[in-house]
Amino acid sequence: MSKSITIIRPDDWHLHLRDGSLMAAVLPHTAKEFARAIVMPNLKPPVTTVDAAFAYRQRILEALPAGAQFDPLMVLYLTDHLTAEEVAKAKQSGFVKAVKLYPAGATTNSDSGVTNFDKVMPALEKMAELGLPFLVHGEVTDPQIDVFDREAAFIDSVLMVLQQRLPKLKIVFEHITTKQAAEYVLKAGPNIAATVTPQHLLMNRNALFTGGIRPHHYCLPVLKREEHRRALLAAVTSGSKKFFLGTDSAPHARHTKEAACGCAGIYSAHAALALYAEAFESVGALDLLEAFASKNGPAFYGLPENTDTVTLVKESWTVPASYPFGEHNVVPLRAGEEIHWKLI
Ligand SMILES: NC(=O)N[C@@H](CC(=O)O)C(=O)O
Ligand SMILES: [Zn+2]
Ligand SMILES: [Zn+2]
Repeated sequence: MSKSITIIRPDDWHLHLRDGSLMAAVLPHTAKEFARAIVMPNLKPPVTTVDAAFAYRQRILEALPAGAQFDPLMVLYLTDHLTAEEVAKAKQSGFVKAVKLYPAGATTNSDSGVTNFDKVMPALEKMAELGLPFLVHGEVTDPQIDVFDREAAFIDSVLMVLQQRLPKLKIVFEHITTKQAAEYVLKAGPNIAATVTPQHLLMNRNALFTGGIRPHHYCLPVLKREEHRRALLAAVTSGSKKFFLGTDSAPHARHTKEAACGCAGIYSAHAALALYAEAFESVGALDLLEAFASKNGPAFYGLPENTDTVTLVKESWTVPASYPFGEHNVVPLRAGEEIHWKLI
């Protein structure tokens, strides 16, 4: 009999589902593995109001495969115009679970992001008061700052300032990629947590250039040096409850990545849990996967853990070269390669 591991059904605390036929193409992958997901609001135009989040949530529910049990947790995209009243309405709604910061211009569809924190203080104060988490894409946008240093710079220039101004605000430092971020989160109070993607646990920046330029390994924040990958693995297997699963699965049509100016984002929803299992197994810490995938996230968001389980078996399978993606296709992480864990 092959080796297997059974854990409480996990949730994905950072996911891009896109919309329309693109969403319909990728949603089944996530709904098969996860009970819930924090659905990122960086659509075009972004999801900035509770009403827009409600409508987007309905579209997701309608696109679910028959019989799927999946609860999309919605997020408002923070713009300079978000009011304290809209924050209160979000909390009241029950289905909006967070507000997301995209520093203007930092990543895919972030043009409407925040330009000045003074403008959004009333909204942030209301979030701190109501316990509505603030999710941050933690990179500075100053083009003078080296792209590999933008996350570390964000800690000093934004995160520390935010924490000083709003010590009670719950913050999730999304998709952390550096030892500086891991250390910051470990040392901070209980209201600061972080998500970690499979790619940042499995690859370092060499993967961007293996034998030539690899657009399907390009995401933001960009992959870092090996020492950072190791620090992230150490953090997620440290026993700390501050780190939880967030794939940042971010599908882009193949032709928009294999281009002169390719989009940032890695698609991992087809094999998310198997990829995390591989990372945890690589350091002999499979027993810690359940807390990271299924317990720490709900605890931080104040939600119950899921009541059913999933099982992964040690069984190799070959990832398809691509998956359909609306009228296009998307190249998944490990396309054409073997993965050694499989969700049954
Ligand atoms: N991670 C990425 O590289 N891309 C994400 C946006 C994001 O999470 O920053 C996307 O929406 O494509
Ligand atoms: Zn991001
Ligand atoms: Zn993302």
